[in-house]
Amino acid sequence: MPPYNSINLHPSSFGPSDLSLHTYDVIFIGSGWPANVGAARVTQAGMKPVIVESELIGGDCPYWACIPSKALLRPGEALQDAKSVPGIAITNGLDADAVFRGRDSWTGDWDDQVLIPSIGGDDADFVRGHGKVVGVKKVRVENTNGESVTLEARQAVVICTGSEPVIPNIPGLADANPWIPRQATSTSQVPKNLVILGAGAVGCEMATIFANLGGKVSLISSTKELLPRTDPEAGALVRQSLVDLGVEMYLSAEVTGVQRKRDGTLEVQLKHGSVIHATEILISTGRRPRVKDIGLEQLGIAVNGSRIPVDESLCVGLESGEWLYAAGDVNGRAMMSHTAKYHARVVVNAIIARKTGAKPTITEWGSLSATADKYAVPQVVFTRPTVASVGLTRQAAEAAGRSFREVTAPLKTEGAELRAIGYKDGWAQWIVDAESGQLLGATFVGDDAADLLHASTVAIVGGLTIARLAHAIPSFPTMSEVYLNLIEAAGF
Ligand SMILES: Cc1cc2nc3c(=O)[nH]c(=O)nc-3n(C[C@H](O)[C@H](O)[C@H](O)COP(=O)(O)OP(=O)(O)OC[C@H]3O[C@@H](n4cnc5c(N)ncnc54)[C@H](O)[C@@H]3O)c2cc1C
Ligand SMILES: NC(=O)c1ccc[n+]([C@@H]2O[C@H](COP(=O)([O-])OP(=O)(O)OC[C@H]3O[C@@H](n4cnc5c(N)ncnc54)[C@H](O)[C@@H]3O)[C@@H](O)[C@H]2O)c1
Repeated sequence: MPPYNSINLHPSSFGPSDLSLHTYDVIFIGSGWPANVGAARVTQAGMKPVIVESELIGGDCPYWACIPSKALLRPGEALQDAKSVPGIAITNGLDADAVFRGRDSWTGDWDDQVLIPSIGGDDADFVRGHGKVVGVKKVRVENTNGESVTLEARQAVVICTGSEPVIPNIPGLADANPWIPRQATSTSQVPKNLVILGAGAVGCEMATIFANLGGKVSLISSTKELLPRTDPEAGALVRQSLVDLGVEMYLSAEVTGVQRKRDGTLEVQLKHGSVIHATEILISTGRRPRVKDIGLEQLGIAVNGSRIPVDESLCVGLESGEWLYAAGDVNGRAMMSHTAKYHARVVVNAIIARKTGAKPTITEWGSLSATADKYAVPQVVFTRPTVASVGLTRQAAEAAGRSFREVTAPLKTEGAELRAIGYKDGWAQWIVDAESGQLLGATFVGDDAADLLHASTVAIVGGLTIARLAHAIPSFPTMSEVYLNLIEAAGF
């Protein structure tokens, strides 16, 4: 695939003048998961949706985020799996060109015509252009040719404009033409020397990808440990495995300057005088909701630190009524694809409940409330070992002043060891409410740990105590016996 700059982000189909309708039941601004799932549910409820998109239809996930990054991670994981069982002869390592071609097929070569038939259900209309709320239930759409249309919603407008990377203000960085995740997920070249700034989910997954593909990677973090949203035990296990892959670590580090030299190479200066020489620098220092120029100021909506203020049904309270919603990354509650899908369900339930003009009661864990955002957001970071977590970590429980008990156990079970000779042990953790014994959080760090998570998510959402979980018998010999390890470590 050609480099990022040659991808056509503004195809000519679905122009404003191609629309035959100008009034819809629900208008979605942004075509990622909230619109994709939401429009299909709107159609199922007998209403007509339209999806407005300024770039490729489908949002970031299929072209620049989850899908290409996981497609690039999977071959390295499969290779390690194959190496860890007897009877499979491995003659070669990864073929980078073939790995990139495999990724290209997942993104449809960044041609959204491939994905459009699977987006928004059977009856959604699409229009390309920048969408902006210009009045009560009114959205103006203008494309890059200056063509425009004003749409009206009978029921609701859903803002789902996603998020954008945060670029730190470091001297020389902007002029050095840094990569953001878009360049990293769409490249077909392995940089000889890649510096990654920021060691959250993006930084650690990208370090894994490019080190697996044979690049020299330096990972710089301002924090003491990788993956600071989890407890340090998780980050330490990922750090050790990245070091084993040859990644150079710079922790508690500060970049003071970046310079792109005449020969195209980079110099990255650190606070205490050392300089890293690189061919590219990837910025993975977090994301913020994309709220600029979408009409919020005109509606008098005070955006708090770039978060749109929403209630538990994800509705923005306005004097003109309850017709404006914010779903997915843009509301800043939990920036992941699966939460964006969850938001879509809640929002459309709320739109249907308010359709008759009724004022529905919103109750915790009811169908009109995104309650899981508060208690049970799952996340899997697809490094090796995988880090799968849900609910509270120890650090988060301490910060929230909770009275809790921490239970930890090895991840090793016969099931795990049967999957891989010499299965490298990981770490499992439960955070349990000290009084009620209810599960508040869980973290699993280990190879193939991703699918262990959902049982803990269900337990947290269901308010299960670990005394009751002691009766949930995991099958032998599966990796789920890590639950037995935890139950026994908890004294049951
Ligand atoms: C490298 C990377 C890997 C990731 N991996 C995972 C993962 O494995 N699992 C996971 O759950 N999450 C992952 N995420 C996070 C995930 O990508 C986001 O949470 C998800 O894409 C959010 O969906 P969204 O629809 O809210 O926003 P987006 O996907 O950003 O979609 C918003 C859309 O709105 C459009 N838009 C913006 N403004 C306007 C406007 N004014 N008018 C019209 N259109 C507009 C944008 O062009 C975009 O297409 C990853 C993120 C990154 C960066
Ligand atoms: N597998 C997944 O679910 C997955 C994968 C990738 C991204 N995502 C989501 O995408 C979003 C963005 O991910 P991300 O990793 O960019 O953000 P993040 O906020 O998770 O991590 C950014 C890291 O950069 C560090 N940092 C900030 N400024 C820095 C600086 N100047 N120098 C060095 N380090 C600095 C922060 O301390 C933090 O650890 C997150 O919401 C994440 O959950 C999810």
